[in-house]
Parts: sequence; C-alpha cells; structure tokens
Amino acid sequence: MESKSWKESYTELERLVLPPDTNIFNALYGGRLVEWIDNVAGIVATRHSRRRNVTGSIDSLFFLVPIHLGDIVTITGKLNYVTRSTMEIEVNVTTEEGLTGTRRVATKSFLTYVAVDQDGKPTDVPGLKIETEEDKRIFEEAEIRSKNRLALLAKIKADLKKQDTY
Ligand SMILES: CC(=O)SCCNC(=O)CCNC(=O)[C@H](O)C(C)(C)COP(=O)(O)OP(=O)(O)OC[C@H]1O[C@@H](n2cnc3c(N)ncnc32)[C@H](O)[C@@H]1OP(=O)(O)O
Repeated sequence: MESKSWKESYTELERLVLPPDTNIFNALYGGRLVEWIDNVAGIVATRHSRRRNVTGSIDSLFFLVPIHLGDIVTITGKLNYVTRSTMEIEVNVTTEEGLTGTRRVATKSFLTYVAVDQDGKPTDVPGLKIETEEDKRIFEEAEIRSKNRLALLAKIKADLKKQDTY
C-alpha cells in the first residue's frame, strides 16, 4: 500500500453555534463539541485509510475558553502518525466572535482511530509520508504519545482482567 501525505486527508469544518447547541449559559455544550471533534477526526481517518474506522481513544481534552452562541467554530483535523492499523489525528478548535472577528484557541486534542475490516478486526492502512523536517518532528512526538497511550491501555486492560471484567 502506497504511503500518503497528511495533506490528502486534512479536514476543516466550520459551524455557527446555534441555540440547539448551547446550554443555559448560552455556551456550547462540551458534548456537542466532542461530537464535532470526533466527526472531523473520523473524516481524516476515512480519507487516509479508505476503510471503516472506529475511535480507539481520545486523549485528555481541555476546554480552554467558552464558546458562545453566535460564535463561528473552526475545527481542523490533521494526521500526525500511523502504525499498522492505527492513526493519530490532531484536532484543533478555534472560536471566532461573530461580531468582532476575535479568534481564540478553544481546544486541542489527539484522537486515535483504528481501521477495521468487515468483522471489526484491525486492518492495515497506508503509511504516512514524511516530507519535511516538521513532519518528522510531529511524527516523533506522536510516537512518544502513542507509547504512553498503549502503556496506559495495557494497564487498564490488566486491571480489568484482575477484576474479571474484561
Ligand atoms: C467512529 C465511532 O464512533 S466508533 C465507536 C466508538 N469506538 C468503538 O466502539 C471501538 C471499540 N473498540 C474496538 O472495536 C476494538 O477495541 C479495536 C478495534 C479499537 C481494537 O481491537 P483489538 O482487537 O483490541 O486490537 P489489537 O489489540 O489487536 O490492536 C490493534 C491495533 O489497534 C491499536 N489499539 C487497540 N485498541 C486501541 C485503543 N483503544 N486506542 C488506541 N489504539 C488502540 C493497537 O495499538 C494496534 O495498533 P497497530 O495495529 O497499528 O499496531
């Protein structure tokens, strides 16, 4: 399978925050934002792999500033790292005040998606082309996160096995 550049799957989504998206403080629901983030990451994973994909994990997600009714939210998804069946996707969210144009970073998160076959079993995806020094730096940083993530996953599974619940 031929490797692909991150540019082939880069995805950007813009949403105007409307009343059904907000809580009683006229701010965007966190859960709604997580849905949009997962959606963008899912598009990146599909464009890269051209396979069915499932969300494997969402790393810690910090909500840095509130997003208000009438704001314009921009969500970008970029592929950072690929192993055999797994893709790390970085999703950044900025919020823009409709009336002033002031933009602020609202969240940054890393999601992993696993490509699966018809039976839901992990399956191979194309590798990621490393074309620049910046691509290399991003790949190496993601590799460290991946190792930490898999160590945490292994610990969670081992603990659950001890309790006989996995
Ligand atoms: C888009 C959506 O909304 S999907 C809905 C939410 N997501 C889900 O329901 C997914 C539920 N989970 C599953 O189906 C399975 O646990 C899977 C497909 C993620 C993994 O299946 P397993 O048989 O456990 O995979 P296995 O242990 O063989 O690992 C396969 C690969 O996935 C990676 N992996 C497995 N679980 C995870 C995880 N939770 N997070 C990140 N990576 C994972 C492994 O590192 C391995 O990577 P590699 O092939 O690139 O080396």
